[in-house]
Amino acid sequence: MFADKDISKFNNIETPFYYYDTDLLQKTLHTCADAAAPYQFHIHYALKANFNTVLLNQIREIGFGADCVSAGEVRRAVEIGFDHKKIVFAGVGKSDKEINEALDLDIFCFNVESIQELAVLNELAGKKGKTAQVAIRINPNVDAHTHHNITTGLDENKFGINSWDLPECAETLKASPNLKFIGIHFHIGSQITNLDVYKNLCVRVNEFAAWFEDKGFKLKVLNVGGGLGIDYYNPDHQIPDFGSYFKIFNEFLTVKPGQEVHFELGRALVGQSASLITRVLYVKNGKKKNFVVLDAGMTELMRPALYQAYHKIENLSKQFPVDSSQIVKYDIVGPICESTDCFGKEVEQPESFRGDIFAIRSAGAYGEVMASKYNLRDAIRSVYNYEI
Ligand SMILES: Cc1ncc(COP(=O)(O)O)c(C=O)c1O
Ligand SMILES: N[C@@H](CCCC[NH3+])C(=O)O
Repeated sequence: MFADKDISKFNNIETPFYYYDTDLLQKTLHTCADAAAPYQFHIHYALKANFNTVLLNQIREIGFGADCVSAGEVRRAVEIGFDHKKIVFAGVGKSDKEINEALDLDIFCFNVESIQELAVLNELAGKKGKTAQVAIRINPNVDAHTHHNITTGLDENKFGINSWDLPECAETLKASPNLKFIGIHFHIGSQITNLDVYKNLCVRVNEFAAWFEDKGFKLKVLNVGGGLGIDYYNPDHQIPDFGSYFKIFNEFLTVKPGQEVHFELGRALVGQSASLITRVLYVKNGKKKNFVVLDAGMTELMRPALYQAYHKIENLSKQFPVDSSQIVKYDIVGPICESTDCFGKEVEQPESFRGDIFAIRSAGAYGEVMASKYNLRDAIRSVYNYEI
């Protein structure tokens, strides 16, 4: 993304801002689409990772569908022009208002997360004289081996319907005339880098599919969710290994004729395509610690404060290689009134000065969309590679 370390293009732009590399996004999308094509896998992009309209337009153009988790996301997907027959709506707490809106927009499928939600959806669809297509989100109790806070497929997590509730779920489906049951849905967590985890998921999906088929249900869709991770330590490697990822599902998932396999990728598609560009406001050299104070903080990129997530930090104003005598360890912090407003502790950087431009890399997913107004901060802006 910054191979030439040419920052002259950033010099006259007010910081902080998200810098989006849409060329890299294009490359990533094409790599993913090409890797999925031989298996005829369907990709629904998870808007929660980033609902920036410039990105969404590119994602729609490549032919992916949309995985949404609120009526706002469904509305955004429709506005962008995603085919409504490629829009799915998941979420553990869909309100009646949201369900009604999605019914009106004739989306492809509701990924239902509780038996009570099935009953509500059946009732609301009935009032409109509609039939809602549903997939049941099952909690498969598969460990995603990722950060505890972003694991979603264990018994202790709130997501999906637990296996012991499936008999009641099946009865409810049979007794719901306004629902058409089309498949099963899973999502075990995010930032998954150990691909073996997906083999375990496939085994569970096969078991659950067989269970439903034994009960006389036909499954058209096997939706295995998303979660494929990116390499935060080497953002220059940029494009995730979609080939190995899809190969696992091709090998380990039992797919019957006529069945579709759906994926809901978010981070893997957009994560490497943006950096948070920020300037050094102050450098504080203390006895115990040196601090670089940036003009971006947890209000612009929350992941380090929320999950102690690692993002590579680069001082773009310095030419590399830097003499080792000029390397200093800094705590790299933001301006927010919170001690957790820290992008990295004891980070080795070339000696840095007020005005230096820093890039916080791999910020395309769960970055801009998780920004907040805390401390009444100005809204973060976006800048695109083709503009500068
Ligand atoms: C149901 C569902 N699908 C898809 C995703 C996208 O996940 P990721 O960005 O890790 O691919 C998420 C978020 O974790 C999710 O909750
Ligand atoms: N927001 C998280 C991931 C959660 C994904 C949504 N279920 C992150 O920044 O990594």
